[in-house]
Amino acid sequence: METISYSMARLAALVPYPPRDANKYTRGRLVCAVGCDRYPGAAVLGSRGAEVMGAGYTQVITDASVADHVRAANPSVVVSVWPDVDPAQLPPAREGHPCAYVVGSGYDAGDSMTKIRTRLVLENAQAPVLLDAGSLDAATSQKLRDILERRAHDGFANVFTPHGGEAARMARPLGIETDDAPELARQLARAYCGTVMLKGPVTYVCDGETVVRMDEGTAALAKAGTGDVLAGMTGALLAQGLSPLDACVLGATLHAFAGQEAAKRLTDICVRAEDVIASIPQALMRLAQAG
Ligand SMILES: NC(=O)C1=CN([C@@H]2O[C@H](COP(=O)(O)OP(=O)(O)OC[C@H]3O[C@@H](n4cnc5c(N)ncnc54)[C@H](O)[C@@H]3O)[C@@H](O)[C@H]2O)[C@@H](O)CC1
Ligand SMILES: Nc1ncnc2c1ncn2[C@@H]1O[C@H](COP(=O)(O)OP(=O)(O)O)[C@@H](O)[C@H]1O
Repeated sequence: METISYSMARLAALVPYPPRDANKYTRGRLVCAVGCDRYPGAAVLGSRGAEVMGAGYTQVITDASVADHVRAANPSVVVSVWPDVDPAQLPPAREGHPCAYVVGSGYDAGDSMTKIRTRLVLENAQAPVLLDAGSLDAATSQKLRDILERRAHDGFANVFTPHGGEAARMARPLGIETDDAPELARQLARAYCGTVMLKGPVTYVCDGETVVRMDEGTAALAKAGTGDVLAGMTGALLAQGLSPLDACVLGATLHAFAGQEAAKRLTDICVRAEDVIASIPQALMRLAQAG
């Protein structure tokens, strides 16, 4: 399977530095439908990763029990609680006011609310939607695959960020059997009508045609919560108007650089997901120098 890689110059040119007249809405709004009683930390990590990655306005929709954790950890994030959210009022992406959604980080695949909330976001968000964690399992149902197909037809991007286990669970019900990671990314992207970022020691991103290989990762990233951070970072880049392929490749590369920069200070042993977020500025500076 033929793959390409983005040059450092190409990646550096994609970084959405804000223009002089930017305001928080023109910079892009990211709505994160994330976190549940069992996994409140995913909501904190994803929303913080999104803010540091440049989203102008980061919103979290979550369970009441999670909301206070997010408010306490990230006071700049705007938090709503599920029963108070009117799906018809979910903000759309508009000319000059870009917007994107992340759904599923910190969702439990076995929880009946996961499918309901994933469907609610996909049906109502007139904007790119990134599906992560529990929402990837939900996406295997025929009903949700129909919605994904309709969204793609209507011009709304679907983005999927599975690790190897989640990719296998997405592949199985569709009879996709390949063990070749870039080919798996390509087949999943086609079957689910979107762009797939297949995460691992090497990460592959495919929009159904082009397969991009990203091998800047470090084993320091192999720790709980780093995927939640990556979903927030990539969602923030989608919210700032990058195409799905570009947002995934830039997000994965900056996440990998941030892991490397954190490991320089802390060693491969000690890096936590929080440290990856704290190292995003160094990752940006490194990319600016390399590009
Ligand atoms: N602090 C938090 O709140 C955290 C919440 N998290 C959330 O926890 C939920 C469950 O996520 P998990 O990834 O643990 O659940 P999964 O149910 O996807 O992982 C469990 C199984 O999948 C397989 N698997 C996991 N990672 C794999 C990999 N990289 N390659 C191949 N196979 C793999 C393994 O067989 C594993 O036993 C998600 O909603 C996630 O967002 C995690 O991100 C950890 C941190
Ligand atoms: N050995 C490794 N080398 C490089 N990157 C890794 C390695 N292991 C995991 N990663 C990266 O760490 C992140 C883990 O994501 P994920 O498994 O979804 O974590 P979580 O669900 O706990 O947040 C992914 O970006 C993945 O590419």
